[in-house]
Amino acid sequence: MTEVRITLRGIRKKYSTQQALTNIDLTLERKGIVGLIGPNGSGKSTFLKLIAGLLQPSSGEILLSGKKVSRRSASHIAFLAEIDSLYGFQTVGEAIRFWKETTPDFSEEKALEMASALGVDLQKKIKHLSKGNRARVKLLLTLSREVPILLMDEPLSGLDPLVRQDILRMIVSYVDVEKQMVILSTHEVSEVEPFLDYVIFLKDGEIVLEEGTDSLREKNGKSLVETMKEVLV
Ligand SMILES: Nc1ncnc2c1ncn2[C@@H]1O[C@H](COP(=O)(O)OP(=O)(O)OP(=O)(O)O)[C@@H](O)[C@H]1O
Repeated sequence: MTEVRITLRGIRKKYSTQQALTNIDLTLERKGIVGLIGPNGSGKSTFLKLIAGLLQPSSGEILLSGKKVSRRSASHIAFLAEIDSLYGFQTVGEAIRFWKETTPDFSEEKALEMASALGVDLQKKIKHLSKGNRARVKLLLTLSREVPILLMDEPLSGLDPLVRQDILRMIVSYVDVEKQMVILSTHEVSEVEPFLDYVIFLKDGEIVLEEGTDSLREKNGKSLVETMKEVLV
């Protein structure tokens, strides 16, 4: 697999009247699990959609390992969206087979292993799953893609503590940090803090701080939660 490098140069994004992102300049290379942290409306979803090529910036450019991002970049990126993208009529097993048939980088073996580790019933129809199990299925389908970049928009949002723990456990166990980079957005840091290698704090559409979590803790002598309170107030 090729090296993973994401470069954002002079990125701005405006939706009709709303400025969502301003002056984003950033290079991410071999950063493992990256937390994109900011309050509601700070621009996290917009940031992820731009990298995924699902939105066009108003100005600036985004490069993935030196190549300009486009809709075709989707073949190198797995995107776990906040909205539910599963087909309710399929069973979990059918959904896994469907992804295998339609997604060239999809590992059926990984998906089945994760389904078993999570205790998800392959025979059950998606529409009959609990919210927590739907979230587990969405996650295992995304994590089964062997792509260099995995983007996750609020993967823990609205889920109970047990499901959130399962999701974090799966991300840590199944992401190959040597080859893959994950950017996950959240507005709650305490739970994800132990798993993050790097953080980007977003406020009002701008990056207010980006740094490795270890060096940040060493420098400040504070937890990420405390740092967040300082930089995002
Ligand atoms: N399609 C759109 N049209 C107009 N404004 C939008 C659109 N999408 C987002 N915005 C606005 O852009 C800003 C950034 O939104 P974005 O969804 O990227 O933030 P976020 O940090 O992901 O928020 P949340 O945590 O609430 O999901 C917000 O002010 C939002 O209202």
